[in-house]
Amino acid sequence: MTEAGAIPPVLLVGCGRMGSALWRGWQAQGLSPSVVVDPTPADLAPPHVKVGDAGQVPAGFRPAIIVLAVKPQMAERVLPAILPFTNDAVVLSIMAGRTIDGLAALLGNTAVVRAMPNTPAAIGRGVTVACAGPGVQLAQRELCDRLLAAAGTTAWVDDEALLDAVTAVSGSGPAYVFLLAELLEAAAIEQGLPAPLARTLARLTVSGSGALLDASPDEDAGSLRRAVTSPGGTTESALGVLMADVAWPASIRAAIEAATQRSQALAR
Ligand SMILES: NC(=O)C1=CN([C@@H]2O[C@H](COP(=O)(O)OP(=O)(O)OC[C@H]3O[C@@H](n4cnc5c(N)ncnc54)[C@H](OP(=O)(O)O)[C@@H]3O)[C@@H](O)[C@H]2O)C=CC1
Ligand SMILES: O=C(O)[C@@H]1CCC=N1
Repeated sequence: MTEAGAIPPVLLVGCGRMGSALWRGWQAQGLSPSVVVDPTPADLAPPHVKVGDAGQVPAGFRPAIIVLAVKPQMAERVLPAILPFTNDAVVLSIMAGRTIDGLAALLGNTAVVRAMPNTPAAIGRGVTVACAGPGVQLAQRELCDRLLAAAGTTAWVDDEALLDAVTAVSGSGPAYVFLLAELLEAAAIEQGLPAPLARTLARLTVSGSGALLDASPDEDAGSLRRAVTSPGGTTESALGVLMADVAWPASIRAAIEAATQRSQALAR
């Protein structure tokens, strides 16, 4: 048993944008990975050991969980290097597309959990969907959930194939929302607003609307949208453009389909 707030030894392999976002979420909860492997890790607070290569992980270190947060294309290079540390550890992979079977084939008998988080994890507002592979024990699944839940909401699925669509919707999703803020800012400038004001309006509109959505669990998004839309008013004019079949409905559908297919294509 570990004391409250403490976690068993964690090996974090890859501390770039998503690995560090998870770490920030853990840190806010008073949790910290024990050893971080990354040639150029994000600058995060101790206590921890940072090494540039799995070969430099302190001999005798016995992680209970190994979090894989390197690029999917790095798996073949990185996984053999962590084999000496797998022992009884569960491997929690957040690599897009990389399948439980594919990882298990590279890791021997190791228990594998595949998960798809997103970057709001850095402020504890992420959402992660996870799938446990064969042989994952209840305690290992609970440990994975504990680390993922420190970074936001978690859900588990039995059907691993669903993770491709999850990746397209929530894994990549923050990028779509940030794109909206970028486009709103650019369009505001085109309409003559000073650049600093355009930036402020775009950012606060996106973040404030997200906060309102979050604070309105009993209202669906369509109802919040209708509350902005006065008959014959300005919003109606804008939505007539955005909601045309060939506009956002088609674009969002095509975008999610493209991302889902890319996740499927990364499968190995
Ligand atoms: N970014 C996101 O929003 C999300 C990403 N993911 C998944 O997370 C994974 C990481 O993505 P992301 O954080 O964006 O990518 P990053 O490139 O930001 O992070 C990967 C990190 O791994 C480091 N690295 C490279 N080689 C090794 C090695 N041999 N051992 C240890 N670390 C190494 C990289 O260092 P260097 O830069 O020096 O090469 C880099 O810091 C991917 O598999 C992605 O599919 C999942 C959900 C969301
Ligand atoms: O773009 C990617 O492939 C990764 C997975 C989800 C978000 N970023």
